[in-house]
Amino acid sequence: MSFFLGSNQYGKAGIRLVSVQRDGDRHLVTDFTVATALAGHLDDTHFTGDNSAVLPTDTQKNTVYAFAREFGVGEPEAFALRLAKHFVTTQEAIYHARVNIEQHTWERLAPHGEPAPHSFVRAGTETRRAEVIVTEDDVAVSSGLGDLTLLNTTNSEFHGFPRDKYTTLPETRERMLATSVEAWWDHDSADVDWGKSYAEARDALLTAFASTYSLSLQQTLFSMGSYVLHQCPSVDEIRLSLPNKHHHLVDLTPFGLDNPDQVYVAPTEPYGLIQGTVQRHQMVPTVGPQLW
Ligand SMILES: O=c1[nH]c(=O)c2[nH]c(=O)[nH]c2[nH]1
Repeated sequence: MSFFLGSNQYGKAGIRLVSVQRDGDRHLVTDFTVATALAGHLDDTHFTGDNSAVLPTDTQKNTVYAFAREFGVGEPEAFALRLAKHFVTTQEAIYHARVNIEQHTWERLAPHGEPAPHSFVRAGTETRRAEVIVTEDDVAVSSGLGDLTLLNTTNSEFHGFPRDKYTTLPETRERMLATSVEAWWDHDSADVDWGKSYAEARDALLTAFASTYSLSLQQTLFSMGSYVLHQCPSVDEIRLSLPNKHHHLVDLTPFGLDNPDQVYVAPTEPYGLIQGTVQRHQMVPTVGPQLW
């Protein structure tokens, strides 16, 4: 019996790259977790162990560190583009390179109100993300973020849903709405001011979340995605994954107390998971990272 090799890729994941730009006394920190994944004419290594086309994952990792020194890191999209192009153009067997970067944010400390030249605090769990796919004749760039945790303490309702014999959820005209945003958006060009575009997209997500009077998290999702497309002309499609981080009012009547939307329990599980795509044009095929 013989079997067939399906799609495959290989690379190094979890490449931790911390780069310090020393501008005199004032330092800048860039903190990336990089993953590379190459695909191409790689049948032989799978069938016979002939590694003549297999650029070692160790070399891929070394290239990340060497490029950080030779060219600087800069914006994650630009660094990923440089790496992915390098692998496709220098390795004859490789015709598809994917580089994924997750950026961890360090904020400058400001003791006594004065920005510290070389002291930083890790800014929570939110991360900026970028993924680039380079083939012999195409380039695709996606940007994203994860663990952006948001909360509206009002302006959220949920009612009008179907009820069956298993439904216990009361209709509500007043609830908290909290989520932790994971999003990927695809650009229609690789010639973009990445820092500006990222700041605009993130700001659009925050603005839409804060200013949407929500009748469902689904409605909030569409509003957030639409506002990113409205504000960011280079973005063609955005995919959002929004866990509904429930906040339930605690019943304080056993203690003779009322609870006028003041005291909540916030269970972490189970949680609703609302996911959706917002597109500038219907049915644009996506090549970028998927959330589900
Ligand atoms: O915004 C919501 N969407 C739902 O689909 C849903 N389902 C649920 O139980 N609560 C909520 N809230």
